[in-house]
Amino acid sequence: MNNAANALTLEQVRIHLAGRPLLHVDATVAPGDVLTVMGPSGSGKSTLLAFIAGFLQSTFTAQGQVRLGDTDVLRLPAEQRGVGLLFQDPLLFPHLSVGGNLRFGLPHRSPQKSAQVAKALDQIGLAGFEARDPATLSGGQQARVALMRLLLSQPRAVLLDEPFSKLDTALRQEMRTLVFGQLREAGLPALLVTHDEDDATAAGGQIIALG
Ligand SMILES: Nc1ncnc2c1ncn2[C@@H]1O[C@H](COP(=O)(O)OP(=O)(O)OP(=O)(O)O)[C@@H](O)[C@H]1O
Repeated sequence: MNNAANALTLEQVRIHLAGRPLLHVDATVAPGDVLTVMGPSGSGKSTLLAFIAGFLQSTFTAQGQVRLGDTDVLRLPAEQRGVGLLFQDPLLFPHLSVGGNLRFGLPHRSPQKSAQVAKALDQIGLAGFEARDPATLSGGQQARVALMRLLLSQPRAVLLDEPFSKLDTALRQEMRTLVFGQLREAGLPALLVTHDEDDATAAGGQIIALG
């Protein structure tokens, strides 16, 4: 586990939509653990992630605390929160190569970018893919590049919004193992939004239900 690892704490988080209560969450996610958030469509799962990451729309009002270790996350602008996001679409930049997408994740001053990119590609079984156009990769390969781009950006916590829902069954199992293994290894606390109970089982952590 990485020494800088910290727990993610959601303390009495309450979100209202147009004056009506939408959700209430009180939970702590230890470094390397995944908290799975389930619940019917419209119960506020994506809204909770938006609140933590810093892009909640003004139609919502929120109360409560979000902390990463001792840091009060809500006081920080979104770009300083150190919260990484992974969605069901890989959202790779189409104008950049695979290597360019991975370099985008690296902090500006990071030394030996090429070596880090090569190592990251090797870790996801895509050694030699650096110059490839992301559009020529399969869905599963793109998902792996998106994961590594996220991890190279050295987030302090990770939010996953149905990250496996577009993958077929075999690939889904492979990605679960890769994603949860990498998060555990990096000692990052994570929230996983999913409708799939097998995702929750593979995540292996606490489960909360909204709605
Ligand atoms: N920008 C917005 N303005 C007003 N209402 C919104 C906005 N975005 C979402 N909502 C509403 O907020 C509620 C929560 O939406 P949210 O997307 O968080 O649910 P969800 O649990 O993630 O749903 P799903 O499983 O379908 O993705 C819903 O009633 C939705 O219609």
